[in-house]
Amino acid sequence: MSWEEMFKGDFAAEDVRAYGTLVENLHAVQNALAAMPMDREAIDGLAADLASWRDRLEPAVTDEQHQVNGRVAELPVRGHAMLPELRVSSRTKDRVEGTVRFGRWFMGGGMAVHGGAVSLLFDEVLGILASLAAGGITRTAYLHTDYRALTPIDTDLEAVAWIDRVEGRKWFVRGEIRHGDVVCAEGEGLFLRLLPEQGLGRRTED
Ligand SMILES: CCCCCCCCCC(=O)SCCNC(=O)CCNC(=O)[C@H](O)C(C)(C)COP(=O)(O)OP(=O)(O)OC[C@H]1O[C@@H](n2cnc3c(N)ncnc32)[C@H](O)[C@@H]1OP(=O)(O)O
Repeated sequence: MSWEEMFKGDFAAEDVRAYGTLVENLHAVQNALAAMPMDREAIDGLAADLASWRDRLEPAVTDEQHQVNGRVAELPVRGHAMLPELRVSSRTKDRVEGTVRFGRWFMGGGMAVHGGAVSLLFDEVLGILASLAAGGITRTAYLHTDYRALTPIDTDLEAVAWIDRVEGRKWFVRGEIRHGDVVCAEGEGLFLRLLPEQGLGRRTED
């Protein structure tokens, strides 16, 4: 069973659109918040508003099989609000291509994307390909990122991933994030196709 089959929700088209709008608005808020100046009145007002959101959401918390976040196959990155919005334009078992735009929320410094966010994007795009190519649940064993040039925020970037080689259930996947002709970052990951008896991967004891 693939990640998508395991976690896909079965939501009505209208609900999918509504959730997409919610995530879009959330990202717009995050980007604007990350760019706000010191404004005590705004901060106090926003803190109170967010506390009311928390009071509204916390009583309804549900388990992973029933949450919406990350289970909406029809939305970019399955509607996973924590991820940068990768828009996949083509995907085969050999290659995944798409565009991504990191907002101000993901800035590290110097109007460039935080290095961890670049790795986050690689885990997603390489992971999509590994899962597709392996035809089952894969887990990242390692992920290596080379930062070649600052990755700019607020502009469309190209993200690509391809299979480097396969050894048994080990899938070595490579990728790039490009701004025009410039390679901003290169990623290389090892993804292990899980065995049925492994469930969803190795866990620590509670
Ligand atoms: C469509 C939806 C797409 C969704 C995309 C989302 C992608 C997101 C993916 C993730 O982020 S997953 C979260 C991050 N990863 C984890 O938390 C994984 C935690 N680790 C584990 O669960 C296990 O360590 C792991 C499944 C990765 C491997 O455990 P196994 O018991 O299956 O493998 P084992 O340790 O027996 O090693 C098998 C082979 O892999 C090799 N190997 C394992 N880990 C390695 C490593 N880190 N580096 C190099 N080689 C490694 C190991 O040497 C060995 O090589 P050989 O077969 O040649 O002897």
